[in-house]
Amino acid sequence: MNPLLRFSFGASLGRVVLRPGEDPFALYEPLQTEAHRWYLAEGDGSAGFGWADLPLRSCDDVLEAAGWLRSFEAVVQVGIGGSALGNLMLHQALLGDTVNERGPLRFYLADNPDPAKVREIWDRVKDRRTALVGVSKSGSTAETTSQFLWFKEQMECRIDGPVGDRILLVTDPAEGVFRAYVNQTGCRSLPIPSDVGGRYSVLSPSGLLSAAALGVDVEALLCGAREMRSFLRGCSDRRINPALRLAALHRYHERQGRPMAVFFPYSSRLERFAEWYAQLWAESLGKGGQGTTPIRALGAIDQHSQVQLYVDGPDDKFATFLHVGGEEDLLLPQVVDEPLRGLSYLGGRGLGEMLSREARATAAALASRGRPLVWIDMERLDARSLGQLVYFYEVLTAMVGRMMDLNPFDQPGVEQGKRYTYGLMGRKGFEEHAVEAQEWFARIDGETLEGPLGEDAEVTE
Ligand SMILES: O=P(O)(O)OC[C@H]1O[C@H](O)[C@H](O)[C@@H](O)[C@@H]1O
Repeated sequence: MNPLLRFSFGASLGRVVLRPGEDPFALYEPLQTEAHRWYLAEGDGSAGFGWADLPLRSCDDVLEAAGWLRSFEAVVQVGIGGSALGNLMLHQALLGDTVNERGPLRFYLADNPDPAKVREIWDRVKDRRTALVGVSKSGSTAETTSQFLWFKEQMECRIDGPVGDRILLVTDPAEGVFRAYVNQTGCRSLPIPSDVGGRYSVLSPSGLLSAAALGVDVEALLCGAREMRSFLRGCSDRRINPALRLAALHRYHERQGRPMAVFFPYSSRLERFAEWYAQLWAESLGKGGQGTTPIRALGAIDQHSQVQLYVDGPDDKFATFLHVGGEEDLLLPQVVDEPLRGLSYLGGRGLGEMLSREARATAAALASRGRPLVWIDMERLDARSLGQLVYFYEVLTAMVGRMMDLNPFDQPGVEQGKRYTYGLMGRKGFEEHAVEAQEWFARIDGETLEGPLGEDAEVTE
C-alpha cells in the first residue's frame, strides 16, 4: 500500500439497506475491472488521456523558465479554470497564503475578468519589473485573452524595450491564438501537451511553472504522482486499489439517491485543493443528466456552517474526509485565570490536536446518523504527498467517468456558454450564437417586476 495516503472505507456504506448476501462492491465488479483495464490501456487511444503520463515527463524546461521568471520582481498570470485553479492549489498547499508577503517574487493570478480585480493587480505590479504569463490550453478563452491584451497594453505604455521580452505563454503546442502569437513574435513559451485537457493539466507546465518559480519542489511533486501512478497501475485487485474501491462507492451512492459529493479536508492549506477538485469532478462527470455535485467544505470551519445540514438534513451526500498529519502543533497554556477556569480542559493540549480530534468527532457524528463517508489519512502534506493526492483524484475521476459510460475529458455544456459569449462579444463566425443567446436571455428576462423593488409594492406588516 502507498506510504503517504491511507484510505479507510469502514463507515462508507452508511445506512443502506442491503438484501441478504448483497455486496455493493460486487455490484460494480465488472465495471471496476473494465475501468481499470481502460486506464491501463490509456483510454484505448481516445483523446484527452495525456494527463496519465505527465508524471513521467521531464520538467527541465519548466525549471529553466522558472529561473527566468525569478529574474523579475512580480509575475501576473492570466488564466482561468484549469489554467488557474491548479496553480492556486499548489501555492496554497505548499507555500501557504502568505507567499507574496515573503517575496522576493510576487505572484498575482488574474482569473476573473472583473475590472476592479484587474485594476487592483495592476496597481500592485505597475512599479515593479513584471513578467506577464498567459496560460490557456486552447489559447482562445475570452477571459484570459482579454486580460492578456489589457496587461500587455499597460506594460507597453510603461516600459522601455519590447514587451515580448517579458511575456511567456503556456499553451497548446500547435493551436490557438496564443500559439500564433508565440510563432509570430518568438516570445517564450511552454507546451501543454495536446492530449491534456485544462482541468487535468496541473502536472504539466500549466500548473508547474508558477509553482517552481515560487519555490515549490516540482520534482518531488512529480515523484509523488509517479509513485501513485505505479501503485494504481500495478494493483488490479479491486478490493485493494483505493481508486477502484472509491469509484464504486461514488457510483453506488449516486444510484442510492445521493447526488452530492462533499470534499471535507481538515487543513486550511487544502481549501483550494477542494476548488481544484470541484472543477475536475463537475466538468468531467456532469453529463447526460448524470453526475454528483461536488461540495467544497473545510474543517473545522464548516462544522459551524454546513455540518448541521450534513448530519440532520436529507441523506443525499457522500462525504470524503481528508485528515492531514505531521503538522507543527501549537501548545495551549495551562489555564490559571479564575474567570477562564471553564477552559481548563484545553490547557496543555495542542491546536492541531484539537483540529484532528474535531475531524474524528465530525466523521463520527455523521456515521452515527448513518451518513456515508470515506476517510483519507495523509501522513503529512508536502510536495510528494500532494503529488500522490492529485494523481489519485485524476485517476479516480476518470475511472468514475468510465464507469458512468461517459467521456470524462470533454465539457460540452461549458462550450455552449463560451460560444454564446463569443457571439455576444461580436466575434466573427459566432453571429448565430449571439442571436440564439439573446433569444434565450429574453425568455429569462421576460418576467421582471415593473419598477424598482418597493416603489409600486404595497407593504403590509
Ligand atoms: O485553458 P483554457 O483553454 O483557457 O481553458 C480554461 C477553461 O475553459 C473552459 O471553462 C473549460 O471548460 C475548462 O476546462 C478550462 O479549464
